[in-house]
Amino acid sequence: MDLNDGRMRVQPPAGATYSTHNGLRVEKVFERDPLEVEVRGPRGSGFPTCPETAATLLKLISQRTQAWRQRITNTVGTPEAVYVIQETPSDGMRMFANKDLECGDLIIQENPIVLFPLEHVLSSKSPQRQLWLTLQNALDGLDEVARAVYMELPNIHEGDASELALGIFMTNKFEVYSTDDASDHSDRSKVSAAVFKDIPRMNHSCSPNVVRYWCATSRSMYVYAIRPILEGSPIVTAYCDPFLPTHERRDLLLNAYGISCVCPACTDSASDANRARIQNIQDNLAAVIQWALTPTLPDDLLLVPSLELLKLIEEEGLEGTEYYARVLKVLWYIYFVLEDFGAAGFYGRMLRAWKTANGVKKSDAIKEMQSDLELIQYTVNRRRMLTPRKGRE
Ligand SMILES: C[S@@+](CC[C@H](N)C(=O)[O-])C[C@H]1O[C@@H](n2cnc3c(N)ncnc32)[C@H](O)[C@@H]1O
Repeated sequence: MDLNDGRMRVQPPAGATYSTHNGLRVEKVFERDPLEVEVRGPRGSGFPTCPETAATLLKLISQRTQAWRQRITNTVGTPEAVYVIQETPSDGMRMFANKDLECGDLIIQENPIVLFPLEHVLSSKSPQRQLWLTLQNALDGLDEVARAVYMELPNIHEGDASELALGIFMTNKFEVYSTDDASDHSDRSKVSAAVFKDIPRMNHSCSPNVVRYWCATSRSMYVYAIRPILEGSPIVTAYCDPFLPTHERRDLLLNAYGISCVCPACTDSASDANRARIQNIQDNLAAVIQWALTPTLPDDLLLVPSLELLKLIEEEGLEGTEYYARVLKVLWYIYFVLEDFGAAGFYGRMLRAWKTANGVKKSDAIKEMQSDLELIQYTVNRRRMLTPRKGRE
């Protein structure tokens, strides 16, 4: 442990016993891993030089009481914090926005408490047993605090106490890739399982307001807002592919998570058809270029259907999908060609925010958009040459 100006880094020593010390309060949480907090003690407590203070804090953590959890919740919910985790009357713990968020805002970057490749599990003759063994092994390597955090995550699977850790795993795990090389991402043997501390507190929605991006190099999950989220609104992610038909999503969510989803997409009978239409949106700028280079075609020929598609995606709450980026790009392009630079800038900024949220590096996003702009500029110039000047004849 290291003590410094009211902040301390806590690494619990194995098997330590702690004395109590009254009147301590956790003021702020600065870092989660390792836990770094600001503690205030009463006058005469010897803080910050008294190691007992840290010991007491560790005791508070290890007690894992509801009060401690609430304390963490409250401290994370300082005015600067992006999210809070709160107990709800009907849905357990949930993550909420602690301030208004815009598309592209980072909500959380978190390293997993547990991370292991699934390769041996998937290739094993008895995958369930192999999973249990691998998980036990991973949990054995955790320190007391991390283990306590893991065991506090919810479990919706039935079973005896020996199956609790496995139930928690099944309820909260995310599948991630063990490599950042996208060409490997169709290879199931490159899939790992990760369990996080705060990220699982996001409930499910088939119209998620965030996108998750896993970086294998830094072993961290990033969660970004993908549309505006008002302060106090739930932060929700998709536990399954939102393009699966409603009945398949319903079965999957019920079996794997015990969720009877009542989100608007699951209750709207038109949603499946809408989603199938969205999935048909192609990444094809050829039609836009052809339109741009045929100035006799109406200005709004592609604009109107593109705006309709954008609205449809927003109504379905699927801004996180690649189809949204495709439509944003087309609109950016069309407005440039029509020389409406205000609207072009608006959709260009949205596209840039979408790229940020989906893990595209800032320098790569700029490069990609610059090369698009060159093509747009070329098209605009050609169109000008093809457009008869007014009053020429
Ligand atoms: C990963 S946890 C999510 C956080 C959880 N609410 C908690 O208390 O920590 C998954 C569990 O949360 C609940 N849950 C998540 N999304 C839900 C939803 N859309 N409707 C109802 N329950 C949901 C289900 O019990 C599910 O098994």
